[in-house]
This record gives sequence, structure tokens and C-alpha cells, in this order.
Amino acid sequence: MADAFSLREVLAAFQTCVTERREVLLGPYLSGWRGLIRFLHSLGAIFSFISKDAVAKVQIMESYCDGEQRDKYVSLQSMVEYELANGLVGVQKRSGGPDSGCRTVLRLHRALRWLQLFLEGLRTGREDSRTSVICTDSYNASLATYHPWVVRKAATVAFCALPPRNAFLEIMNVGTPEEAVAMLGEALPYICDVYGITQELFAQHKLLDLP
Ligand SMILES: CCCCCCCCCCCCC/C=C/[C@@H](O)[C@H](COP(=O)(O)O)NC(=O)CCCCCCCCCCCCCCC
Repeated sequence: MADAFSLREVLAAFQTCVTERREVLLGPYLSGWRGLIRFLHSLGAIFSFISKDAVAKVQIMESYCDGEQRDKYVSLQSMVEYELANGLVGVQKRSGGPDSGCRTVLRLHRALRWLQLFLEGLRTGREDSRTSVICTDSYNASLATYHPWVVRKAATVAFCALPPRNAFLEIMNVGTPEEAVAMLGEALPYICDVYGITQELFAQHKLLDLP
């Protein structure tokens, strides 16, 4: 298949993200998200309201990374420092100005927590467990807190369309379900690491509630 791709490579991006100095590089971070969104696309049109929003957020970040101030958007650390020092982060309400990198990454960061819980649920789930249940539980324990009722409702309906666990593990294109589970075991610590570093950085600068 021409567009067959493996989730192994997608998740590997989150491994390349973290530098020796424990900085999170935006380039690989965003390419990881691009890969995940591509995968979400392959699951069908019912998820397009989710991928649209994710694409919009990745695009905002890519335009900063390719923009005039691109040297400030190399890592999450340099972005936070630059945006805070220049008063670019709106802490009140959304002002109608351009969305800051910090508030945009915060949305992706919260979604990364969902991904972490979901992949862990898939990895440790029983063979006959339902993907939709794993997905709903992970969502309710993370992202749902930040979403209004309509979004929660639409998301929960879409999750019902997810294929059963083993079929899901197979479309990840990593090999047999057992091989996919092993790959998740290897990839998850890196995702946790990216999540942890970002969480600490945003907490330190009181950026966890940006509107
Ligand atoms: C596998 C099933 C995929 C389920 C995806 C679970 C996430 C559900 C998120 C529902 C978001 C609905 C769209 C609306 C979002 C916005 O309201 C909301 C707030 O934005 P605002 O402050 O700018 O207004 N946006 C967000 O919270 C960001 C959501 C970003 C979602 C990214 C989801 C990418 C999922 C990639 C799935 C890949 C699965 C791979 C597993 C092997």
C-alpha cells in the first residue's frame, strides 16, 4: 500500500524530541503530531472534527517555527522564555490576537496525556478489551476536563467507531498484535518523558491554565 506507514516511526519522533540538556525540540515534536494526525485520518471521516483542530494547532506552531523568530521556536524552553519575555502570552481571556505558541502547545500537551493513557491502556489491556472503552476512559481521565459538553459528547460517539483492540493493534502497522504491544512498551517511556518535562516547564512558569 502506497500510504502504509508504521506507528513505530511516528512514536520514535517523541524519542528524538528530548535533547541531552532535557530540552524538548519543537521540530520532532510537531512531526510526531503530524504522524499521529495522519494515522487518525486513516481511521475514517468520523474523526475529522478532531483531526481538523489538531491540524490547526500544528499549523500555528509550524508557522512560528518557519517564521521570522524561528530561532526562538527551536525548543519548548526557548519558546516559553521568548514569549514570556515579550509579553506574547495572554493570561487573561483570549484577546482576539494571534494564539501564542504557549497556549497552543498546552492544548497538544494535554492531548499527549490522553495519548499516553490510551496507549498504556491498549498495551496492558486484555485481548478482548474494547478500544472504545480504553479510549473513553483515557479521555475522561485527561482531555475531557477541558472540553465543553458538546465536544465531549461528539468525541465519545466517535470513539465507538474504533476497531476492536487486536484489529487496532494491527492497523498500527508494526506487525502482529504482540509485536505492537512490545513496541508500545518501548515507545511509551519516551512519551512520558516529553509529557513530564513539558508539564514541569509549564508549571514552573504558571502556564498550565492559559485561556
Ligand atoms: C484513536 C482515537 C483518537 C481519539 C482522539 C482523542 C482526542 C479527542 C479530542 C477531541 C477534540 C475535539 C476537537 C475540539 C477541540 C478544541 O475544542 C480543543 C480546545 O481548543 P481551543 O482552546 O483552541 O478552543 N482542542 C484540543 O483539546 C486539542 C485536541 C487535539 C487532539 C489531538 C488528537 C490527535 C489524536 C491522534 C490519534 C492517534 C492515535 C494513535 C494511537 C495508536
